[in-house]
Amino acid sequence: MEHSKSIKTQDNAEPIVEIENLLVEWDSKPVLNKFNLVMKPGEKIAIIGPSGCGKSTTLRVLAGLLLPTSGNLKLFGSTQSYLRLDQTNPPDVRLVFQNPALLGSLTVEENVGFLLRKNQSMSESKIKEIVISCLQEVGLYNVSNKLPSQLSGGMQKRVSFARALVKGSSLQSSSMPLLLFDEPTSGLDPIACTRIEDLIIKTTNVAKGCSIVVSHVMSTIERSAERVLMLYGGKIQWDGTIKEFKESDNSFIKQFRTGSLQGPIQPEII
Ligand SMILES: Nc1ncnc2c1ncn2[C@@H]1O[C@H](COP(=O)(O)OP(=O)(O)OP(=O)(O)O)[C@@H](O)[C@H]1O
Repeated sequence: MEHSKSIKTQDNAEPIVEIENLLVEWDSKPVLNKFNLVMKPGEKIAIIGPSGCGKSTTLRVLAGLLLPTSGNLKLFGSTQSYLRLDQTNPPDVRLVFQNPALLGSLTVEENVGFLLRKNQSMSESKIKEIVISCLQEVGLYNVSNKLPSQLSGGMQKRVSFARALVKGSSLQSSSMPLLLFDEPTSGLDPIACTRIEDLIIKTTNVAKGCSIVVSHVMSTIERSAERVLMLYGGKIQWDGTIKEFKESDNSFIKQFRTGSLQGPIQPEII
């Protein structure tokens, strides 16, 4: 297995993510099995793998939306045993969904400021100021009072990025949040893809975060990640730098890059 070494990665620092022997089952069938991962502060990771291999499941576990069947998960050094909603001092992990998942009855401003209003005793004017600056960071102006349904799909995506820039005070204070992007560019035209990739890079930099992007889109993988993980058969089959990914002769990586039907990745026989 090849191992990534990013220049900006803080090799000796405490890992942001430590996953040991994780098992996640759906209907008694393992989706993740003996899954291990260490992510250092500053890393930008892409998780790739065929449809149904468990990429979104991995993000859901990291986001605290799903508890594993067994195994150990540590985020920012704290063992995770509860769903995020049940945690009094949750870790700073921010998920940008494939679909923006905005609350339809709330305005853009209320959607982006949701965590601030829920968790903090902050003045309304301060909340509005933070929300407007986050919206401006992602190129949205004069949309605060609109409902999500009044925006285009692309604008709704931008709102979900602005939401990832807001930090709730109930989140464990960490100087480096973990941002999770689930198939952010799937189904977009190449130009819209470039815009969203720019946003992934910008959002991660503005939040001073590290990131995990799940994607099948080659430009998104190449632009947003420095380390690539290939997930298949419930575990990480390959782990390397983006440069190694582009050149590797590994059978999983070669098959993924070329889209060949020949190779170790085959349809599941039920
Ligand atoms: N709520 C659920 N109930 C039962 N099975 C589920 C559920 N969610 C996911 N699964 C199963 O877990 C497996 C992994 O799903 P997951 O969504 O993590 O895959 P993925 O790699 O993200 O796929 P894709 O690239 O198609 O989005 C699939 O076989 C899926 O059917």
